[in-house]
Amino acid sequence: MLSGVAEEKRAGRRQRKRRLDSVDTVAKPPEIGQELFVGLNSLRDTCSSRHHSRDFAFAHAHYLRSRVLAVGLIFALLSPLWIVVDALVLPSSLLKYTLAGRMVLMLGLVGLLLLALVSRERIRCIRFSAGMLLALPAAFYVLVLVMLPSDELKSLVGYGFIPFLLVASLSVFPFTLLESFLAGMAMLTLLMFSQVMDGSWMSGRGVESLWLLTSLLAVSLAANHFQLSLLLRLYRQATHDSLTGLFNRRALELHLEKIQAWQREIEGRASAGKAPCSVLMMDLDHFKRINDTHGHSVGDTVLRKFAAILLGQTRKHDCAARYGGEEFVVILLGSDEQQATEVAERIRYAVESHEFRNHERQRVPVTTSIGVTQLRQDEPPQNAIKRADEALYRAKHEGRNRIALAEMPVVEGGAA
Ligand SMILES: Nc1nc2c(ncn2[C@@H]2O[C@H](COP(=O)(O)OP(=O)(O)OP(=O)(O)O)[C@@H](O)[C@H]2O)c(=O)[nH]1
Repeated sequence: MLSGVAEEKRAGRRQRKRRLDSVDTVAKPPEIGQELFVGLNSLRDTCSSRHHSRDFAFAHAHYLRSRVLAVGLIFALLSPLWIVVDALVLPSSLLKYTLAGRMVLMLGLVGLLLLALVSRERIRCIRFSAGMLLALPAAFYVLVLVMLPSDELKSLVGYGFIPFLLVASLSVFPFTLLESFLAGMAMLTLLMFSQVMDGSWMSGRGVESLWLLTSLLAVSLAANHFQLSLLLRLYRQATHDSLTGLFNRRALELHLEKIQAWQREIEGRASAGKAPCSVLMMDLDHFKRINDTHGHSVGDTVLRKFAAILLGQTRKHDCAARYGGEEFVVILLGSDEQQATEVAERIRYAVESHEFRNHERQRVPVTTSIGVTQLRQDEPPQNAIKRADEALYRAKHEGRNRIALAEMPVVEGGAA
């Protein structure tokens, strides 16, 4: 009997996953970063962006863009000033080479600044402009090295610092360690190339320069690690509830808006039902009594365990949030009313049957009431929350430890 129920549950899960997969082919549903629950400070999260949620990727790109604009502006302003320094220091025979290169560099920098300005939500463009911001001065240096007659290279005062300047600039950006490492390797190659060109390759001075650049790269990598882990922590603090680790109310509301945008993208305004989304609003029954009888710390433990149950009963695409106090909201992406009621019943049962304990290891009976509704793509998300809350109120009124379905409003054209 038990295995039959388990098999039924597995089949249900497979079916829901298939529903999601079929809408996935049109556009990816908004995902909320459950993976950030673990190892915020770990190297895994700063090494590469593979484990970052899409939501964090946007926050990260936004931050990266502000750095690209600031550093791009500094480079674009310093570049013409360097022409003055060149005019004072370099022999006039060399000026024509550096001047032409500088013009190209300045044009490139202005182009990059414009690209970063218009790339508000385009993560790839922002990353591309960040990479090009480092690649352009490097390319300028290569160009000067290649174009200049080799006997004149020694007259290039300060140009040899370009790879060092670029490696130091890496620390300004919230790059992942992998990105910075690759950029650092490119700069090391550039330094070796310049040494081959000016004849200092494998000389004492050359080896010392390589060692210095490697050390600078190590410092920049450390700066990247701390910067990115701080960013991850700030993101988490702004979007998560500190007691339960679930998403907070603000993150939930933003997520609901994203879901609606996604629903509109894949459904079009006219059709309905291809990408259903259910909202469950739940509240622990007589929670004040638990606090008053067993103490606040037991109340906190109950809240944490309840959050763990919610995560255990939902999937990666779903979102569980603490709405406030002992009120929680779960968003079930791709689930219609019937599936949402099944999930709600599963949660209700899991809470009722879980053995919550107080400090004396005595059992603390805990139950939850749940209101269920559907999120419509053409309504303010707050309306769906309000409907779920009204249904929850009804569930409480009807005796608690139960589920109540909200009445869907009648929409124009007569369909609910
Ligand atoms: N331990 C703990 N208690 C909290 C927290 N946030 C809110 N509460 C308590 O949750 C209780 C909510 O009580 P009520 O709103 O009266 O609701 P209730 O006792 O659950 O009764 P019903 O909802 O009607 O079943 C209050 O006593 C709050 O102090 C928290 O973070 N930790």
